[in-house]
Amino acid sequence: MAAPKTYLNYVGGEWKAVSSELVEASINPANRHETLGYLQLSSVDDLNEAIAAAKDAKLAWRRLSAPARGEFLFKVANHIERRLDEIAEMMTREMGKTLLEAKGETARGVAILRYYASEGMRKIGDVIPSTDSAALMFTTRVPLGVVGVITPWNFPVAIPIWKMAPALIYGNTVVFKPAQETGITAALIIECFHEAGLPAGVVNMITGDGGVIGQAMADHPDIHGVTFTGSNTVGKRVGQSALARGAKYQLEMGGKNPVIVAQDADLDLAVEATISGGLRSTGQKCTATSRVIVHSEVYEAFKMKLLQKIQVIRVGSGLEAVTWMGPCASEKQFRTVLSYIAKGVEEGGTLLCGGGEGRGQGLENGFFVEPTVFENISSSMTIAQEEIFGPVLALIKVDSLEEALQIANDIKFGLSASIFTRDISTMLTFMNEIDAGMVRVNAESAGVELHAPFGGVKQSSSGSREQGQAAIEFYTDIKTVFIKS
Ligand SMILES: NC(=O)C1=CN([C@@H]2O[C@H](COP(=O)(O)OP(=O)(O)OC[C@H]3O[C@@H](n4cnc5c(N)ncnc54)[C@H](OP(=O)(O)O)[C@@H]3O)[C@@H](O)[C@H]2O)C=CC1
Ligand SMILES: O=C(O)CCC(=O)C(=O)O
Repeated sequence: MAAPKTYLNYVGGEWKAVSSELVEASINPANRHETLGYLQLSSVDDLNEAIAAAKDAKLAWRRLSAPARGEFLFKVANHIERRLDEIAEMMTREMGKTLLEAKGETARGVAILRYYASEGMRKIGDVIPSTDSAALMFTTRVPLGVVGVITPWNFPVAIPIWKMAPALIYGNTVVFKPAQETGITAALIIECFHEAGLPAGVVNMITGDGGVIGQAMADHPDIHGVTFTGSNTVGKRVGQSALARGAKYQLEMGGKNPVIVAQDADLDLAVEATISGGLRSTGQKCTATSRVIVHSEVYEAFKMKLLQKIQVIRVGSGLEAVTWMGPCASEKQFRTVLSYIAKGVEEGGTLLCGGGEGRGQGLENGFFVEPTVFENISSSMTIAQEEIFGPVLALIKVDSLEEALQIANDIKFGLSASIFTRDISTMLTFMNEIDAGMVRVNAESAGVELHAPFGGVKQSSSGSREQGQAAIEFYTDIKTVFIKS
């Protein structure tokens, strides 16, 4: 086998080594002894070079017509599609999700690129009747300039693309700082941008420590907008730094998403959706189900069905076809999840299944956690309040819809929420009263459609929306034009 290579930064259309020569190994979370490659630990000087390249490229890029920019995005999509298996396999090796999920995510990246490529042909303004009959008044949209893109490791293809594609189609240039955890997958995506022949400097990528590179990006005067997905703590810091210098920012952060199982729910459907929403990707989605609020009349029946199905989940390397759930993405994440489980027990929760490291043949060298279900959880407990980002479900028993909604809303987050019921009035009450940006009825809490607005309320988001046509709001400024002959 070839020795693991060092993945370089991409600056001004070229692959660049950092002067410090500092690198960090990227390892396989299913087998900590497998090194996949090395990522550079860039300095602020390296970042400044990338920002300068993006700044130099921005005038020519914004002067291109939007359909012409779209042609580049179509080409990038074709290159990713051609390399889909390779990219998906690296994603699975680098962060652990199953190959099936990784392929699905990479295909979603292709679809997002094609969607925004086509957005380049859609209208970007309105004609507004002026009070002056001899004038023409209308709105148009202009790019922000250079956009800083800071992304997490849980969707290493879809999230960077759903930020970069709208940034580019609306005429911005990009400096991209991927999560160090999934820097190789990010580099493969950037190779596809390179292969598509984007003009030099339009897209740039810098790897390195988030506290250094991400923070410097948020502080840099030539970054006109910062888009971030990740933890609440870091997101708030990024937002404050951008706000302090008058730059635009967009934050997508945590979730603590509830599913409510009403007494008239289709229990089999609710169980399937709870498992898929809570445990797919090892629970590492901001939209993952983590609180399962069940009506007392169906609580025992739901619990038995849930436990039966969870018992047969196969945990293992995401590369193996029989695996349903892979490892946590990193040792840090693995330790965080185990410490939340310990906290749940310490605070009086009852473990119904799981609760420990995944054991068995082939699991000894990876960051595996058993699928875990707690009961006797009250809303004030830590595991009912904080984002765990792991395969852990907390069952909470309630006696009414009112109580379910009160518990579901008793949280600082508000990203996604779902309910299982057959009753239209229960659906409507839920839709109106739940604190969530993504409201789902008889469907799991995770799952996002690329052409619909995505985002949360409360501390899950900075209030803006990503994806679909909503993305134009962040990546452009409106100009109101008044023309008189
Ligand atoms: N909403 C979501 O989708 C996600 C939520 N999370 C939550 O966050 C927890 C911790 O995960 P973690 O990976 O540490 O998330 P972070 O918020 O630390 O990382 C997200 C991104 O921000 C970068 N970053 C880190 N520190 C800074 C900083 N000071 N300024 C600017 N950018 C920075 C990271 O870089 P680097 O990789 O170099 O650290 C990464 O690119 C998880 O357990 C989960 O609860 C995590 C990922 C996604
Ligand atoms: O549910 C999804 O597919 C997207 C989730 C997401 O955006 C995230 O976890 O960051």
